[in-house]
Amino acid sequence: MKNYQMYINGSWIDAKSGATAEVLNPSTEEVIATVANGDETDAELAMSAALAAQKQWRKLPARKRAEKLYELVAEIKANRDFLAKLLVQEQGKLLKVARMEVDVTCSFIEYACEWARHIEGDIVESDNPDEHIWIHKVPRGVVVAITAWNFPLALAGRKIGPALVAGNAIIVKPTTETPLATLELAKLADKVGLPKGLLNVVTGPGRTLGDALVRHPSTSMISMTGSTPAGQAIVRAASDNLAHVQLELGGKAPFIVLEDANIDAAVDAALSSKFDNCGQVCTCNERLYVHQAIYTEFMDKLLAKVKAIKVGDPMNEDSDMGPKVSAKELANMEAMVAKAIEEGATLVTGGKRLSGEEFEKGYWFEPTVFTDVTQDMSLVHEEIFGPILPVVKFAEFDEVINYANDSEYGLSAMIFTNRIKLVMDLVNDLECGEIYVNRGHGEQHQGFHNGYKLSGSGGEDGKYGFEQYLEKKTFYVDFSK
Ligand SMILES: NC(=O)C1=CN([C@@H]2O[C@H](COP(=O)(O)OP(=O)(O)OC[C@H]3O[C@@H](n4cnc5c(N)ncnc54)[C@H](OP(=O)(O)O)[C@@H]3O)[C@@H](O)[C@H]2O)C=CC1
Ligand SMILES: O=C(O)[C@@H](O)[C@@H]1OC[C@H](O)[C@H]1O
Repeated sequence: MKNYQMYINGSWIDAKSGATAEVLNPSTEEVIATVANGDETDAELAMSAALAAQKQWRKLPARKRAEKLYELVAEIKANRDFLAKLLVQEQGKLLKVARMEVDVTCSFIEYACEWARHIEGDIVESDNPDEHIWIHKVPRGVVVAITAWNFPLALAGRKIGPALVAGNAIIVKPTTETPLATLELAKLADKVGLPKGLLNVVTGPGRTLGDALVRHPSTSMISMTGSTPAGQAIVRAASDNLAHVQLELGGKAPFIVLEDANIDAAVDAALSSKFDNCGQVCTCNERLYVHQAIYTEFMDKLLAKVKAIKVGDPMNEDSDMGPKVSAKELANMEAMVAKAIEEGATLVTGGKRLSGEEFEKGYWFEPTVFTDVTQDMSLVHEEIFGPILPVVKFAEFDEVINYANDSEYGLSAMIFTNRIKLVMDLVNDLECGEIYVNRGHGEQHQGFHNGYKLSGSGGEDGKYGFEQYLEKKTFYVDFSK
């Protein structure tokens, strides 16, 4: 079993307290590693290192910064299989999905590097003669990145890339559930000679170590991916120093199938957008709305495919779905099923832990579908973040858009229809930041991953995500004398 230390100022060190935490394999419940369980003392060490490193790093031309990150990408690619297998062990995702995650980590960083020659300010005409107004784009300073467990490596790359290309330093705090691949990323950064202190990876509980980083007076920006309650706690904590906060939080994406939809395409998209990564994707199909006119055909086809999902060892290429990430998450699924039944929904498939010799250990849950679900039920409003799908039948377009907007969340939505006028009406009518039309979920780096309402604040990716790692500085230059 491996014992990981924290990576601070280019060195591997234990938590000052000496405390450690165990990392479990969700497929077997075996302890696969221990990590340092850091606290505010370690946060201070990381912050001192990051502040010092950033002063030098910001002086480098952005292109030079990007060249260093391209070297890191090359190392990640050279270790693709090792990193993918580690992700399977710590998070339980399918090996093929883990390989995709490593690839996406690289493309997140490569996309950020493309901005190195596009950091652009403004020269603005002054009202005064012989005067220029210059608006410069400058790095913020030290970025604290806090990540979730569902795509731990990709979420780290999504923040490390833009933060460093823009000239900041960064302290990454992965979740206690899945810190290993992120720690291995630090090893690769060290190997390519990223300046000491520029990237620091600290491990420990969010409510203590994470909170200390968020509250630190030298923290210029916090970029966090995780649950809404944690995001709200971070905003409160960051308010003392008014650090810039970028939040990617919970989702409750409606998947809407209108009567003119391509049914087979909609079935495949509804299936993959629900059960990808065991339903643990922020943009997952969290509630399925099917028009009454096509309901029977659609549901017959969908249920046949759900029942054919092969749950099994995520290392096996023929498995379709792995386990939930933790015992706590597994218990959440059981509680949601019990509540749905109590509220009157009809369980048509799944609904419980898997049984059998290969499932004696691990956090395995059946792909589950409920029908006869009504808009008032808990499954339609609470984030599931797992392999449970509530299905609501509807009759009118206006009705289903009201249902879709009837949510505290507003991250993403999916809709299948060829009525382009209805689609264009969604620009105004649908309260969410990311809409997929006639396809399943899956954002791209040049888009903008942007949560409305309790799904986040600030958004991430693309031009608007990169810009958040830069501050503006305005000069009024009077050259009349
Ligand atoms: N919008 C998006 O792009 C995504 C959203 N999510 C959301 O994340 C959730 C699942 O991930 P999960 O990891 O359980 O989310 P959590 O909110 O539990 O944790 C996310 C991160 O925040 C840290 N954290 C928790 N509380 C605080 C705090 N008060 N101060 C500082 N840091 C804190 C956690 O640390 P630790 O747990 O180590 O203590 C962890 O590193 C789901 O709700 C999902 O919707 C997930 C992925 C993407
Ligand atoms: O955060 C999520 O769950 C998604 O944004 C996910 O994270 C990395 C992948 O590229 C996205 O699908």
